[in-house]
Amino acid sequence: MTKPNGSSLDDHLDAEVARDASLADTAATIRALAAAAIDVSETVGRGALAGDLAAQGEHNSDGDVQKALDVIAHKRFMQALEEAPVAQVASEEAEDVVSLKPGAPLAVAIDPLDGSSNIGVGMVVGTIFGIRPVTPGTDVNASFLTPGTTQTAAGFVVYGPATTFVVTLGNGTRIFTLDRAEKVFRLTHDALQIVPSANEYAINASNVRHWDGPVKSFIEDCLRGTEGPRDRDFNMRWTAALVADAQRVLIRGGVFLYPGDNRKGYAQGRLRLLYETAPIAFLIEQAGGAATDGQARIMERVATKIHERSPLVFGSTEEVECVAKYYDGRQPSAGRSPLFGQRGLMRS
Ligand SMILES: O=P(O)(O)OC[C@H]1O[C@](O)(COP(=O)(O)O)[C@@H](O)[C@@H]1O
Ligand SMILES: [Mg+2]
Ligand SMILES: [Mg+2]
Repeated sequence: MTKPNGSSLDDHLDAEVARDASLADTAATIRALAAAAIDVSETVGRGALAGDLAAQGEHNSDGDVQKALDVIAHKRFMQALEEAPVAQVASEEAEDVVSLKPGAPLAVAIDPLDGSSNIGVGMVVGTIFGIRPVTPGTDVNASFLTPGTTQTAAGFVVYGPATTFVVTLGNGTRIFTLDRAEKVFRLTHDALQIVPSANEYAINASNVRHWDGPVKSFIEDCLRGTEGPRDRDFNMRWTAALVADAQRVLIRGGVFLYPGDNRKGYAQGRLRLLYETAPIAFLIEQAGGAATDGQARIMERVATKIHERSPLVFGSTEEVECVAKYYDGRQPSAGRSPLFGQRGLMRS
C-alpha cells in the first residue's frame, strides 16, 4: 500500500478523468453519490436523535420490511442520481428499474442502506453501488443484464465510527475517510492490496444446519485449527453488514462467505448480484483479492433479473481458492471431525 496523502475524493476523480476521459460521466456520478453519502452519514450519526430510524414500513423488492432509514437513504440517493448523467437506476428499495434522464449514458445499481438489521442499535450500516454503461434500446432492464465486468466503477460507504467512501474506477481500490469538519472525503488508504492469506473468516454461523457439504467442511476445518488440515487457528467476525465485513477484508485480509443454503428462498444465498456482490467483487479484485460464487468468478455472472441473488465468497486469494477446492472436491482432508456429524458437538 502506498502512503495516503490526504488528498480529496474530488482530486482523485479529477486524476482518473485526466487518465481516461471516458470516465467523466462516471466521475460526475460518484461525486453526486458522495454528496448524498455525507447527508446520510449525518442522519445515521444523529442516531435516536434523528427519530426512530428503525420504524417499520412497507415490504421492499426482496420481501424485507423497509425501515425508515432504508427509505430516507433511497430517497436521498435517488435525488442525487437525478442530478447525475444517469438514465436508469436499479435500487434494492424499488421493485422496478427507475428511469431518470432519457439519453444519459449510465445505469446505476444501488443498495441505499446495507446492513438494515443493524439500524436502531448503533451498529454499522452502509451503501453499495455499481455503475455501468446504458445498453441502448427500449428495455430499461437491459443495461443491468450484463456481466459485472461492464462496471465502470463500484463503491461502498461505511457509516461507522468513521464514515468511509471506498471506490474503484478500475485503477485500484482506495478508501477515503470523511473529514466531518470540512465535509470532504480524504484519501486514507491508497491502492489497497489484500494480503493473500489471513486467519479470519466471516459467515453467519447460525445457518450451519442449512449449508451444503463443501461450506460445512471448509468451516469445520477452520474450527479444527491447528488440529485440522489447515494447521492454523482461525478467528471469526460477522458484523451483519456486508460493507463493514468488506472493509475489514480489504484492510487486513480474510475471507467472507454468504453461500446458498437450503432455507426456503436461499438457494442463491441472501445477497443481490447487481447492487451487492458485483460491486464488492470489482472492489476486491481491484485490491488483488478474489470473489466467486463458489463455482464461477462473480464479475462474469450475468443477472437475468434486477433483484437476482448470488452466493458470495470473497477475500484473500489463497482463502478464496481454498473454498473453491472444497467445492470441487480437492479439500485438504477427506476424514472430517464429528463437529457436524450425526452425533457431533453441534448435535446431541
Ligand atoms: O441476516 P444475516 O443472515 O446475518 O445477513 C446479513 C447480510 O444481509 C445484509 O444485511 C443484506 O443487505 P440489506 O441489509 O441491504 O438487505 C448484508 O449487509 C449482510 O452481510
Ligand atoms: Mg445490502
Ligand atoms: Mg439494503
